[in-house]
Amino acid sequence: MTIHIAAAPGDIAPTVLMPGDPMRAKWVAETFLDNPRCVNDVRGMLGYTGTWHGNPVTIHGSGMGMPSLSIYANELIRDYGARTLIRIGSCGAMQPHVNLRDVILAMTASSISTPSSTLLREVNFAPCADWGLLQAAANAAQAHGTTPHIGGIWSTDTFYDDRTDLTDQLTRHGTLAVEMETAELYTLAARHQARALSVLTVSDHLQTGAALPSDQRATGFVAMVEIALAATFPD
Ligand SMILES: O=P(O)(O)O[C@H]1O[C@H](CO)[C@@H](O)[C@H]1O
Ligand SMILES: O=c1cc[nH]c(=O)[nH]1
Repeated sequence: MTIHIAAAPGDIAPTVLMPGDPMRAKWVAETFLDNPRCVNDVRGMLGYTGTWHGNPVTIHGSGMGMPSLSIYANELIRDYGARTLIRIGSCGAMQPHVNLRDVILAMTASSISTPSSTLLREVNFAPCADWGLLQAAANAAQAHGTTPHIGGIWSTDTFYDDRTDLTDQLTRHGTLAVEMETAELYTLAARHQARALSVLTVSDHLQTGAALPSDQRATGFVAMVEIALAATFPD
């Protein structure tokens, strides 16, 4: 038991899928896992453990933004022994060829800062996905019949962002999409010799203004979850 997670020792699997939204955690656990049981509800941040094709898996919310994700990922890795962390999140498309509901595999994530910046100080650390997981997710997507976009994303601290000049420059440099957690997840995984990957679904488009309703962000991203699970436990 930690400050933010009430699970007993052994209640968290070595593999953890992390959506930002706790209601997405509940939906994923109840839809995809066998015998899911709730192992955390502190502050309404839901965590479930069950099995997928016989493999133990935990689905645990991260909350929104890097400070929130940092709390849960630190406790999951350091106190509960999580070794593989896959973010399953929504994101906003930043390129014209990226469409609503497309799946993105984040190779790397730019940021202005992360909670780890105080540690890394003057270094512009380059957070990157675990190659084995990224390769497995690309293969799983192909087997699924889904063509993912694979490349860099933007982990921002500000959902309501008035610095459109920054978005323009990042778009110009090929950044696929914006979300709010991956740069810190990858940095923490590197620090603790864990494996991490973000598998994202496009929920809205920064250029067209198109957007999915919030219920679909909570319970609509089936392909993303199937690809994340298949990547974690390849045949
Ligand atoms: O849908 P989730 O996983 O929460 O991800 C995205 O949605 C939230 C913003 O609405 C941020 O957490 C962002 O990263
Ligand atoms: O952080 C996010 C997530 C989804 N869509 C956005 O525009 N930003």
